[in-house]
Amino acid sequence: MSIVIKGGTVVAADRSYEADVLIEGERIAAIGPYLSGDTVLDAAGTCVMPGGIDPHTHLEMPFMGTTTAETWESGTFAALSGGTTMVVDFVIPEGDDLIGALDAWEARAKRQASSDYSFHMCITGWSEATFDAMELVVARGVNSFKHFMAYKGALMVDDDQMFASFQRCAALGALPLVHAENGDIVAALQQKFLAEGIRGPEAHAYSRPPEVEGEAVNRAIMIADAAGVPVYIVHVSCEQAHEAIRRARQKGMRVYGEPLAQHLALDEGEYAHPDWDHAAQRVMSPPFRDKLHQDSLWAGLSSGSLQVVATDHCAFTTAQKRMGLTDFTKIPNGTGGLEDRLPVLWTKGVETGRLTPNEFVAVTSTNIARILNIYPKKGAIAPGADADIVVLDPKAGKTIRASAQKSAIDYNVFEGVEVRGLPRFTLSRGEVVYSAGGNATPRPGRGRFVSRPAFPAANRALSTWKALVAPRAVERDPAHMPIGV
Ligand SMILES: NC(=O)NCCC(=O)O
Ligand SMILES: [Zn+2]
Ligand SMILES: [Zn+2]
Repeated sequence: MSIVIKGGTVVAADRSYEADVLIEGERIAAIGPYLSGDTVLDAAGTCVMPGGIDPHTHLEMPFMGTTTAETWESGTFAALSGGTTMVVDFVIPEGDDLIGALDAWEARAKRQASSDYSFHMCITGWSEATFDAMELVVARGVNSFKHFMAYKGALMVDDDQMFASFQRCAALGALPLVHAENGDIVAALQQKFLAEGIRGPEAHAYSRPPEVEGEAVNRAIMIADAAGVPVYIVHVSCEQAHEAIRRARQKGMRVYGEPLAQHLALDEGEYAHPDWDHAAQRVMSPPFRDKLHQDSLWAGLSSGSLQVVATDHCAFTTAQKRMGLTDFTKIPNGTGGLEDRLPVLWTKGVETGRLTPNEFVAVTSTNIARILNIYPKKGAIAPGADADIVVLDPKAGKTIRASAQKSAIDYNVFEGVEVRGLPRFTLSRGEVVYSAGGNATPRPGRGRFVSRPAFPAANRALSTWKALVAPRAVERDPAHMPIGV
């Protein structure tokens, strides 16, 4: 059984061109004019793009005394209906049982996922067992490890733990990821605002100013440089963080930055909303910022100093958010966006001219496929690539409504936003899993784990350079040494 996507414009990260796309089985077989197949999908007027990859999700994650309400079943179906064909989720171990946690995440995903998926492993402490387990994790196809510089008393790691873990990443050919906020300062500021009686969601933003993020990004980059490893900064929300990344890249360092669709589209005014639920639903870390920070993030995406747009989809219900009704520090941190990332970014990015369609593909799919070492299996429209494709109709639009979403939660942070650029079809490994106007349903168990081998190239290049420029003892002729000391 073959499928041909006919009459569209193939939009890749590097160029756009008119062509049909022929799919045989799970892969792209050919691209060119006048192709035919058993089933024809009409793509006239659309952009035929690599399916979105969201590299930052938290499905069914235990966090802050509760568990995210988005299941693997609802989350991956929501992703597909929004044109995202693969998610990368964060495994949070209890203590140093990395393998036990990976098994648990894998079991949940395998049973429920409709889309393909992969994992990052979180490092939440440091021990010999963690050191040993990291090698096993990489052998299981997980080549990235996340470190939290925030969430003091819970997930946060210290600089020395992070340095040890980064060095281990360097040795294993793995990529460290960092949630960069100065957790000590955040904790102190939280106490200050509580003491002053500012207990609402607005204090969440007050306690996490941009400087707190900028400082931590600088520190993470310095630690990565000392360890001789590239580093990927998740949910970059402000100019201070972006500036640190930009500067490091100008110095030749391999530092990657990931803004979120929410930070690009929504601002800090959300926390001043008179309705407590509205404001609490938008509590996430780092918080939404002002328009100048948004401008910085957009500029980073178009100039290349930021590479990826994710969602950090971490969806709690309104009832869960109310755990922090009298104390903002107890509001579970996280927002949704998985289903809306592509149309929101198309509307706010491509339609406004901030991004070209090719840059859109780069930041929603191709760049992260490269960074995570799964390109061109994923992130490409090319013969031999997995047929993960979104046929995106730039003219199709809607108003985002929680009442119509596939996501399991009862609100949407983009409620009321008018978007265009909706999927006409989403294909996952050659199967149409969503079509506009069709009646797609979740396909639990259909999604497959995407193994990501270690990527020695960047790490080897770095360690070669580090060895070349390493401090060395100066060989001195004894004739030039003082006598008798
Ligand atoms: N971002 C957020 O507020 N929640 C999800 C966990 C994390 O990534 O920090
Ligand atoms: Zn984070
Ligand atoms: Zn996250």
